[in-house]
Amino acid sequence: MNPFKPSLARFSRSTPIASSPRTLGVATGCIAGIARNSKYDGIELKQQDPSPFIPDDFRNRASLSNHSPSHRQISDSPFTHLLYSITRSLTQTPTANLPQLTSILRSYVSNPLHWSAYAHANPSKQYTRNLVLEVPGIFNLLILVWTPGKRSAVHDHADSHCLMKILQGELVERRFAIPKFPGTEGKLKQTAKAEYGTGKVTYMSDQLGLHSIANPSQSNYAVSLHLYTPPNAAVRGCHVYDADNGSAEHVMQGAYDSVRGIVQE
Ligand SMILES: N[C@@H](CS(=O)O)C(=O)O
Ligand SMILES: [Fe+2]
Repeated sequence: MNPFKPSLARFSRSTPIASSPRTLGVATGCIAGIARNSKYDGIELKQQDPSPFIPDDFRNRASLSNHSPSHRQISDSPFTHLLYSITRSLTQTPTANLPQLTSILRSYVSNPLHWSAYAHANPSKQYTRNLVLEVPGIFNLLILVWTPGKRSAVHDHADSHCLMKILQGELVERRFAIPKFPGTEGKLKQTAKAEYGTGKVTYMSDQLGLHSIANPSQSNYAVSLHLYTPPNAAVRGCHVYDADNGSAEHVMQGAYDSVRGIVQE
């Protein structure tokens, strides 16, 4: 039902362990273990080299491209360039440059051929959370695949910036005010409702309240790209709210459904 798990549940940033029967193609890279010492949203980070954040396997895949059209398609795709641009932007400035990130996300023209390797669907879930790329302490980038007619629980974003781009289909966002005293003020107060079509880039943070995202289609999956910076919720969880009585519960996010295109068992 809900991809967020109660906080007592084991939190797993799982490593790839299984083959991927339901995702197609080859995933591009992940970045791990990066250290910097500049200040980033309150986190001490080690000094950065302008370019160490491009994962080796991007380069390796580029070298494989002479031999495999599918590898070439992935390593040269505009989606890979998008990953580079996001990584550069977020690792070369001490705080997130939101206008630049918005513009980077806007300029990518979605094509399922670029990202279907990450878009693992699971009709028994409301939506799946598929890790595309992460730089620990800096950001994580996820592809979410929304089951027809399903939605996320109302939640906060653990004091992170969240940028979302619709890659396929449509999504509806409902925003709510954060209750001062959760559970004592009755129903959550809805503050906004918006529909987003393919290509739309939106921004969310705790300053703007809570939200829930829904796939309004009864027949088609929707797919969205989510950039979280810093990746606080992955580390310390977030809060989900009961829309009817306004109560809040701290939850840890469950394991990713896939990591770099590899389905997690
Ligand atoms: N922030 C949610 C998805 S959404 O409803 O914005 C998550 O990461 O699961
Ligand atoms: Fe969200």
